[in-house]
Amino acid sequence: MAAANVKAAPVIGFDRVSLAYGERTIISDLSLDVGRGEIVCIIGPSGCGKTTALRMAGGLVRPSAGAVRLLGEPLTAPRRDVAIVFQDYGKALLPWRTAAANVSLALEAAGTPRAGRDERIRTLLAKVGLTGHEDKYPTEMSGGMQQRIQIARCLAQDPAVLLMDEPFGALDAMTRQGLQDEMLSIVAETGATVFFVTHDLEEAVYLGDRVIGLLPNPGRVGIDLRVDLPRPRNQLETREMPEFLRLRRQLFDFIEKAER
Ligand SMILES: Nc1ncnc2c1ncn2[C@@H]1O[C@H](COP(=O)(O)OP(=O)(O)OP(=O)(O)O)[C@@H](O)[C@H]1O
Repeated sequence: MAAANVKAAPVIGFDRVSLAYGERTIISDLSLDVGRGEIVCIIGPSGCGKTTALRMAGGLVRPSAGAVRLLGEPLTAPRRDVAIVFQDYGKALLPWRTAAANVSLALEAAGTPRAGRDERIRTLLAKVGLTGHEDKYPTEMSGGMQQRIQIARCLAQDPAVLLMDEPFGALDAMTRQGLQDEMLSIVAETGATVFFVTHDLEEAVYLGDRVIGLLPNPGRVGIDLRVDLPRPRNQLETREMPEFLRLRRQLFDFIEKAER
């Protein structure tokens, strides 16, 4: 189904994209399409350009050559229907604002009338499992809870696209798995298209409809794997499936060669 969607309407399209900083080419001739509702995970060795590609999909960095398109239109600046979740939730949240007030930021920016905000904030915080924590400050909450606030704030934008840059990288294994599952159920509910950068190859297979591996110097597509694992996924059962193990092995082999 995902492959058919890609042909019908790419939500994110990289068309022969290159990016240079000064003399140095960071990304070269990168072409890839992400279809509506797809979860595409991006892996690759450190410095291969994963975050740069994500920033280009967010309209934060312009390519030196080629085009990045969103729903067919060239991306020239950040858009409200594209939300970015960063790894560093500590920096992303305002410490002097409560959880509710941090989520409110996105509603204020969108011009949501004050009257409807409280109800909407409550709904968004409930969606990420933070009911009862509305009035807490980020420093009073665990890393996992702070990351949930950031996700709720992104959802307040009603994004068609979620760009996630190692969002669970700083969390412990149990918290990470919990948030992976919450993210999957939110995405299933909203139908958002997801571009997810991670270092964790198992996370990529667990979450993705596709996993794209970038090669370094300069960054370009080295592998594009379809993940045909049933949904909803399950932390124990999915990770024990022969297909999961086969894909994981293929990605480990890819990274080993890419790093040589
Ligand atoms: N603003 C910039 N100016 C110059 N070089 C940059 C800039 N941003 C990124 N780079 C370089 O581009 C390359 C790709 O960086 P990027 O952060 O996209 O890689 P990455 O694959 O996300 O790395 P990691 O896995 O370590 O997070 C790196 O060599 C980085 O030093």
